[in-house]
Amino acid sequence: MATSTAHVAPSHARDEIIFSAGQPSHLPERALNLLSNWHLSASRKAITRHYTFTSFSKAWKFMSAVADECKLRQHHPSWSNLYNKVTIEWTTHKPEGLSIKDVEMAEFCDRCADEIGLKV
Ligand SMILES: C[C@H](O)[C@H](O)[C@H]1CNC2=NC(N)=NC(=O)C2=N1
Repeated sequence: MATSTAHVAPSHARDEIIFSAGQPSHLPERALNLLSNWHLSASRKAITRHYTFTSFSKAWKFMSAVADECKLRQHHPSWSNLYNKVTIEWTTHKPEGLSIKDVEMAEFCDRCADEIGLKV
């Protein structure tokens, strides 16, 4: 029928991630896997997660491990810490959007948090 294309989601569908230019083809699937723990920001260009540890010491250990990886990867989060809680946001500024580096860093954060141990 004439309106059949209306059923096809436009590339700016509300719930779609906006990726940085020139990303590998497997990135969307890998990024979607993160969305059980991470939230897509309102801009749809960033992912955010809150971690709650059992102490400030563990939160700081986590941030220190992530900071070392940031230095290696030359990729940096927007983040905040309050006592035992850490909030992290990953996005890429140039080219703007979510990139493989954001996804790799988010996966790294999840592995670190698992090793350190989150509050249950
Ligand atoms: C030159 C240097 O690699 C760039 O400025 C990096 C630094 N860290 C960065 N971090 C993040 N999250 N996004 C970027 O686009 C970015 N750019």
